[in-house]
Amino acid sequence: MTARATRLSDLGLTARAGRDPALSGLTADSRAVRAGMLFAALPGTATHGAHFIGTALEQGATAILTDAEGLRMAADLLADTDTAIVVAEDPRAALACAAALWFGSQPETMVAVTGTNGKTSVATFTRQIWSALGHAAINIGTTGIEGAWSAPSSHTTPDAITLQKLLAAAAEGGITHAAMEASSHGLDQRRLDGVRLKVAGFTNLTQDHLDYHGTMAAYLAAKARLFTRLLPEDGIAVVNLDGAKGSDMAELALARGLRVLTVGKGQGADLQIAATRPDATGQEVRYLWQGRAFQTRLALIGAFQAENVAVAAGLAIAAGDAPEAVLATLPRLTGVRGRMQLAATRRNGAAVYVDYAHTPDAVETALRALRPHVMGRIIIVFGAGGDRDRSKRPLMGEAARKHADVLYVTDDNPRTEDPAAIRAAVMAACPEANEVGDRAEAILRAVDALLPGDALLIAGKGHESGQIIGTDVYPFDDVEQASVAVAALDGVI
Ligand SMILES: CC(=O)N[C@H]1[C@@H](OP(=O)(O)OP(=O)(O)OC[C@H]2O[C@@H](n3ccc(=O)[nH]c3=O)[C@H](O)[C@@H]2O)O[C@H](CO)[C@@H](O)[C@@H]1O[C@H](C)C(=O)N[C@@H](C)C(=O)N[C@H](CCC(=O)O)C(=O)O
Ligand SMILES: Nc1ncnc2c1ncn2[C@@H]1O[C@H](COP(=O)(O)OP(=O)(O)OP(=O)(O)O)[C@@H](O)[C@H]1O
Ligand SMILES: N[C@H](CCC[C@H](N)C(=O)O)C(=O)O
Repeated sequence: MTARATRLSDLGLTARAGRDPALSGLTADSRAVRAGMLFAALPGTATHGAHFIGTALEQGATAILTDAEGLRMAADLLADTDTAIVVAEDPRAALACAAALWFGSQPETMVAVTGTNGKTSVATFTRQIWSALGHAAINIGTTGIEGAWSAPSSHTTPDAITLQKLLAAAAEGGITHAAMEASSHGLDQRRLDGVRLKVAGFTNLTQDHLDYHGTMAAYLAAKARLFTRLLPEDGIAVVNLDGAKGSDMAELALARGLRVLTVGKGQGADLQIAATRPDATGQEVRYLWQGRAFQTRLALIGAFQAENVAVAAGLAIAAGDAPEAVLATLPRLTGVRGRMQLAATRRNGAAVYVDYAHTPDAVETALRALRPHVMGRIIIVFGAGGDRDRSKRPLMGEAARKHADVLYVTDDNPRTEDPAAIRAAVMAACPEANEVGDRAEAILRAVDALLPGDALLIAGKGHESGQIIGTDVYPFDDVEQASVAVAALDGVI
């Protein structure tokens, strides 16, 4: 990648004592420092990057970006050095903006979506709409980079340097449109600062990630930061009024001087979901765009997907495509990997779905969404991830108890926690559930229990291709396990 800006001052950074060295690169990881680089010593959740300033200097860093705390921590090392020192109140924001200048280009039309649930679906649908309209488009998020380009991503919202490098490569490769997911961690850690967004979308806000944010108010504040990424004169917020906290977000966006495009079932919405009729393979939906009706078929299971499609259509319209053209693409939308994905069907007709529901609201939403498509019982296989919000576990158990008929509690990604303790926390709210720690065995037993007319929802891991136990990742794929179980029991694939 050719850097366009090479001096510190070209990146909007001002060092002490007027130093302005030419730079060979940027990094926030001391282990990646090479001669001539800027090392951003950032405050983190586990440690402060300032602990590694000594290593960075030894490896030839010519500039250090940090905060007042970092400067204090490394005062001795920095007292007597030629290294340029930049002290910023918010060094993560400064790094993100510097990275944008360093890499220099981004797709012309960029939108981002935030919310507890639905981000991947919305970003994927937005990209599919754009592709159907002939734009060179990608989506960036939990399922990686998809569309005209594809690559894996370790995070839902990549760190600022990775993100800006990726956006520049995309723009240079001819990508004109990008829809990205903005996670609350990403927003809190300023990973998107420096991204030039035209439109921002909001799906809903319910409980998750309290291990990181502490309170729902702090979680909401992190999500709301997305709207500060838009310019009041021409930025547009697309808000699902039916999503939890939707009207609060719409008010907040209006108060920031943004234009707001609303979607929802209510009559006041710009893009209204006027009626839906679910069937075995999808749903008929009547959308109204500013009062004008568009009848469409979605090959997607779940009422929530009609909402996500509305947000995606709203993003595409707000980003500049004609509403009629956007709405005409909707029958071409295909499902999102691991989101209410039909994974297998038993010989007796019972269907097995894989879904990424890993919050209390998503478990409830997914089960309720399935109900109109199922004549018999709904069986669920689920668990909760380790090293994540502990308080959501009984709430997930409660949602499953209320909305499913037969429950199997199993392991998700236990990570470094005791899997049995995680299962116990879930089962505190659904003691009658079957407990089967081994996920493959739980899936096999649940598939075996399916009678004609029943459906099985395997929740929590969606598209994931591994199970994290301790710090190791073992190959595991719910869709594959569903097929294996059906094949083992019915003798077919
Ligand atoms: C809690 C969290 O989000 N942590 C992220 C954060 O790490 P951190 O800054 O807190 O790291 P730290 O260990 O305290 O280190 C502080 C600083 O010292 C530096 N360091 C550290 C060690 C060393 O030897 N040298 C060195 O320079 C680090 O690079 C860092 O800059 O910044 C890192 C670099 O960008 C991320 O990789 C890391 O993601 C961790 C691995 C993670 O699991 N994050 C998840 C929770 C996350 O971000 N998830 C969201 C999706 C959530 C959702 O909505 O579902 C996502 O966007 O993916
Ligand atoms: N609009 C919605 N309202 C409630 N639940 C939803 C909605 N959209 C999706 N879900 C549920 O959330 C799960 C995850 O969906 P999706 O991946 O689109 O969300 P996400 O916000 O990207 O999640 P993550 O960032 O954790 O990957 C789905 O499998 C479904 O169970
Ligand atoms: N981005 C989410 C994904 C959770 C998926 C679930 N399978 C789990 O491991 O908890 C997180 O990191 O919290």
